[in-house]
Amino acid sequence: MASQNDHQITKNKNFCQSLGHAWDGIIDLFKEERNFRFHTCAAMTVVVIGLILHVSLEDWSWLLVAIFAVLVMEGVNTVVENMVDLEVGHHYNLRAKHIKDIAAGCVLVTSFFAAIIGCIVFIPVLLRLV
Ligand SMILES: Nc1ncnc2c1ncn2[C@@H]1O[C@H](COP(=O)(O)OP(=O)(O)OP(=O)(O)O)[C@@H](O)[C@H]1O
Repeated sequence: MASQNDHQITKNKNFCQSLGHAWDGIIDLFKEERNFRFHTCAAMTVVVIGLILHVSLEDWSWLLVAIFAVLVMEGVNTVVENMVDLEVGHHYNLRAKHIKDIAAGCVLVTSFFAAIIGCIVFIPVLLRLV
């Protein structure tokens, strides 16, 4: 596991070190980003519902694509926010606003995609049950 206090600025020495830093990144995302925690909870709920409703293998593929697309997009949004903050700090900047709003809009578009996939997968299964 990579330490957050080792002040490393050189390239990683091996795959395990790379993996450790990547894991630290996921932990940071989870600790610091409320939206990432929300999307993780939503993803786990979808997985539980999928297991209960015995959705098909093809449907699982679509659900997993939707889940990981949202989580990855949320991570990219966080990277963009951090890079903008690193550059402009706490000053109001119109370009910073555009960049952050567009990144947030991309998360929203991906979430719509995930919601549509959820409807396509779950509505027919639920209709068969009633
Ligand atoms: N430096 C800045 N200059 C101008 N507008 C800014 C700046 N920083 C943030 N904003 C505005 O405030 C909004 C929220 O800021 P930010 O994305 O940092 O917060 P957040 O709560 O982490 O957002 P999200 O809910 O998307 O994770 C941005 O979408 C943007 O409109």
